[in-house]
Amino acid sequence: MYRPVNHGYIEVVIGPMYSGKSEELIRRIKRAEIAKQNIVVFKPRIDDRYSKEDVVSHSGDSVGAIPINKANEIYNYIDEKTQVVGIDEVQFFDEEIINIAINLADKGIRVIAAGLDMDFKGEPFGPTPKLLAVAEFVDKIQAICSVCGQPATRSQRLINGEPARYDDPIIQVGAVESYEARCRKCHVVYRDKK
Ligand SMILES: Nc1ncnc2c1ncn2[C@@H]1O[C@H](COP(=O)(O)OP(=O)(O)OP(=O)(O)O)[C@@H](O)[C@H]1O
Ligand SMILES: Cc1cn([C@H]2C[C@H](O)[C@@H](CO)O2)c(=O)[nH]c1=O
Ligand SMILES: [Zn+2]
Repeated sequence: MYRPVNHGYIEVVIGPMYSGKSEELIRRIKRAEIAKQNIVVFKPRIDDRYSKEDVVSHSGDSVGAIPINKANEIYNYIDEKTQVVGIDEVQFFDEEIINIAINLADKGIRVIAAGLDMDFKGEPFGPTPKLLAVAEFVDKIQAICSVCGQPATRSQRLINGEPARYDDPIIQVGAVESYEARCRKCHVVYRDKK
C-alpha cells in the first residue's frame, strides 16, 4: 500500500467482532516501533474486557495503551515528537474523535484507528462511518461466520443464546459470551415489539 513519508494521514481498519482489527492495529504499531517511531495508543476506558492498560486481541497479542474517557483527552498525551497515534475501539468515542484525527493528520501524524463499522443491528456505529469518509486508507476485514463458515461482516449479539432485539441498547461491552461473528445471511435481529 502506498504510504506518503513525513505527511500525516488517517488509516482506518473496520469489520465485525473477531475480524482481527486489534491484531492488525497491533501489527502496524509493532512495525512502527521497529521503525523507532514515537507512538501513543489509546483505547476507550469502557473497554476493559481483557486489560485496562493494553490493546489486547482475542488471540492474546497486545500493545500498551492509554485508557481515556473522552476523545479530547488525546491532546494531553501528544507533543511535537509524536509521529504515530493508534486508537482502538474507535466506535465508542464521541464525534469529536473525527476532528481530532483530522487535526493530528494535519499536523503530520499518522493516525491508525480500528473499530466496528456496524452495531449488532447492522447499522453504522458511532463516529466510525464519518471517520471512514475522511480517511486516506480504509481496510474492511472479515471474520468467519460462526454458523456457516463464510466470511462474516456482522456482529451477532446473543442474549441467553437468542438473537438480541432491535430496541436493545447499542452499547454492551462483551465477547464470546454475548457476541458471534456472522455473515449477512446468518445475522438475525428481532424487530418485533416485546
Ligand atoms: N469467528 C471468528 N472468526 C475469525 N477469528 C476468530 C473468530 N473467533 C475467534 N477468532 C479469533 O479472533 C482473532 C481476532 O481477534 P481481534 O481481537 O483482533 O478481533 P477484533 O476485530 O479486534 O475484535 P473486537 O471487535 O471484538 O475487538 C482471530 O485471529 C482468531 O484467533
Ligand atoms: C456489535 C456490538 C459490540 N459492542 C461491544 C462489544 C465489545 O466490547 C466491543 C467490540 O470489540 O463492542 C457493543 O457495545 N455494541 C454492539 O452493537
Ligand atoms: Zn453465515
